[in-house]
Amino acid sequence: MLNVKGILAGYDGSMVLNDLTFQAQKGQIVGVLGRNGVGKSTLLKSIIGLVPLKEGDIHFHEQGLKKLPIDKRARLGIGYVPQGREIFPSLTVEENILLGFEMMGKAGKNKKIPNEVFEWFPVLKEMLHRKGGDLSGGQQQQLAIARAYVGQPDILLLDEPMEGIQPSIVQLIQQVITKIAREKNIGVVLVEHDLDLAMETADFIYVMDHGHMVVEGETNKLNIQDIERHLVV
Ligand SMILES: Nc1ncnc2c1ncn2[C@@H]1O[C@H](COP(=O)(O)OP(=O)(O)OP(=O)(O)O)[C@@H](O)[C@H]1O
Repeated sequence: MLNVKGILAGYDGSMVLNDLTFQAQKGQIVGVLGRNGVGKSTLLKSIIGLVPLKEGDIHFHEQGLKKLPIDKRARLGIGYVPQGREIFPSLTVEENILLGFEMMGKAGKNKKIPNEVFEWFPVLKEMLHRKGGDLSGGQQQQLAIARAYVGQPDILLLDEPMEGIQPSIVQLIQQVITKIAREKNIGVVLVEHDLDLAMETADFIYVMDHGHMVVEGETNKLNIQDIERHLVV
């Protein structure tokens, strides 16, 4: 479904991604590991169109994305939850979630928040009319995932969704990610720097180093030492 092939991308002439190839399928959770600053967020930004490609291409549902602007990529079914969550603090929880429909080009259609969102994240129902800025970090992360989910993506790109969050909420987010993949058949790309969390959650793991993928394979078939040597600072 998502096919990233030989991409070169970065900032102001300094390339962060160098001949990087990567794939993700429907219903699959793909973990992307790598030490701080290796370029994991840049990879997600290049998929959604925030960072332009110098070389290579990205195909989604067989369509080349290289020349497509951000909004058109989202409309094709690419959902994105950035590292800082980027919720709107002065809008209510409900208004924040409803923005997910617009972000994926679903404005004007049926904008009812699906029930599963509140089953997965009961706190969002309790706090529906509170301001986004009143929520804790963990609650804001739930809100950001809910907002991306309501736009009905075929793939959801999550940038470190469990970073700095208390253990009980980490567990909840892991469970919801699994439900999104298994029950809704959505592909999930999970950028994560914590090896244990990535191994627990992902079906397939890629490890980035020197701008490209240096280890890849089904989670249960990987050798931990092969991964760890690319994570030590
Ligand atoms: N807007 C930018 N302009 C210039 N350089 C940038 C920009 N954003 C990121 N970089 C640099 O690109 C490199 C890759 O950054 P990126 O955020 O993609 O890494 P990461 O693996 O996601 O890191 P972390 O785990 O710390 O989030 C880093 O050296 C970073 O300093």
